[in-house]
Amino acid sequence: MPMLVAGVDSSTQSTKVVLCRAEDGVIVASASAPHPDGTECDPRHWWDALGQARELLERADAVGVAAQQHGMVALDDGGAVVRPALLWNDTRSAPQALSLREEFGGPRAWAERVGLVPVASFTVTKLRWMAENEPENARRTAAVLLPHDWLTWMLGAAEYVTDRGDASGTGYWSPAGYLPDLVRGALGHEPQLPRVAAPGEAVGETEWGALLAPGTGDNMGAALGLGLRDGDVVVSIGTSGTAFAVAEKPAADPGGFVAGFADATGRYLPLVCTLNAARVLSSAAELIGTDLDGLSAAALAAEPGAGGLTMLPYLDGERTPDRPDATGVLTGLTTANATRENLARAAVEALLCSLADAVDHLAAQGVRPRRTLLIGGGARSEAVRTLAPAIFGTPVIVPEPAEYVALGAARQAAWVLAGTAEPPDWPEAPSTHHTADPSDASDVRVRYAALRDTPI
Ligand SMILES: Nc1ncnc2c1ncn2[C@@H]1O[C@H](COP(=O)(O)OP(=O)(O)O)[C@@H](O)[C@H]1O
Ligand SMILES: O=C(CO)[C@@H](O)[C@H](O)COP(=O)(O)O
Repeated sequence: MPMLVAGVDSSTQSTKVVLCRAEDGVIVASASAPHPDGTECDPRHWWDALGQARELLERADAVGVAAQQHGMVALDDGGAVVRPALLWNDTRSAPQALSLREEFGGPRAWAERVGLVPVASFTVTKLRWMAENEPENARRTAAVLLPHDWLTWMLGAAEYVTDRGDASGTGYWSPAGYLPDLVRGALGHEPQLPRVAAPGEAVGETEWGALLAPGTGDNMGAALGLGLRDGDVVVSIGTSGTAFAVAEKPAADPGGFVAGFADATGRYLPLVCTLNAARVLSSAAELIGTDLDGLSAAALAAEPGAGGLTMLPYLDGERTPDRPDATGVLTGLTTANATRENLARAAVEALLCSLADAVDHLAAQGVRPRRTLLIGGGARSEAVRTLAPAIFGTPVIVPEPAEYVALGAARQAAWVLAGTAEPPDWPEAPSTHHTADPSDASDVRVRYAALRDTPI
């Protein structure tokens, strides 16, 4: 019997689980279950969603959990959840992000010390929001975990434990360790924080005797699942849009566009994240009364440039650029161009322009992309795959659709099982290559940048 490993992706909208052969990552079974909508969530919902895959999990010899980054899971001294977790896409702590920035020396000091400049997504700002708005909950908070830490603990970790990848998104961790003055400054006291496990360390055992991997944040999981190499830039279109690459040194961007995260292997993962990604497509589909395939077909039926329509896709506020109160904008509408095809095209172009900006921010921090890999639910859209090379200005590689975050968590579990210094080599996923159609060359990005930079 081959050894089996399970990888979990507990992301914003759902839980996905893959069961793989430890030796080569071949998937033998998979499962998924939805999470409730919203920007705060009782962690029990994640546990219940994971419970739906229990039979599959129990076949595994080792388990790894990757999950949405930054969510604040506040626990009391008995380990009970104090309030629903505030998620990465909850913007209520935007004012607290601004105060923390100023109180601790300004953006440059944050970038140099912590690797990021506070915005509402990061855990540290959520702690401050709770201290200011729910002082009784803050007082009862004895420990603060991230979503993957909590799930790993629920599965049987020997103690509260995290990994350096997810810890790097809290806003109170640096490669030298936790920064207690920042946690205290945000929450008003120092809660217990999870121990940061070494990459590849076993952190406990499940009830059925499987080894537990340290787990990680979902983007770090995707990097492991794809086996990222130098020169690879990933653009992921999930609930969030992210662009990231592996690096040997931490990033420090005082502009706050690039977060200097760590990865799950001991290296770094400079990353740009947007709040508006796949849902831009589903909202546009709803607007024109179709489904996602219908949106794609409509977008491909329109001319490049959407007949002069330009959209800013900041539907739910935006994180990059830092505009927590922004809304979406559509300009250039005339009786001549007011068609469902142009509206669909404008939405796809807007999403891709926002992600092309993200890749430019990475490049400004020294990342030199040789290959752009497109993953996430949004990469299933034919229109996205077709338009991406022209808007990114590079050929685009689309690995075959798969749950790369869950695969990365499974690879981490295989690593723990092997007890080796490096993760096992799993074969690279087959992919399709997309190049730009010269007829798609238009001034889409120029018009988008002009709208983005127009004060509204
Ligand atoms: N064919 C498709 N075209 C466009 N979007 C899609 C398609 N299939 C799935 N999606 C979108 O992908 C998103 C889920 O992607 P995923 O990467 O799993 O996100 P997350 O990890 O944040 O849950 C959903 O918003 C869904 O609407
Ligand atoms: O906040 C970030 C990265 O900094 C997001 O990427 C979250 O980690 C949520 O991811 P998805 O649910 O979109 O995968």
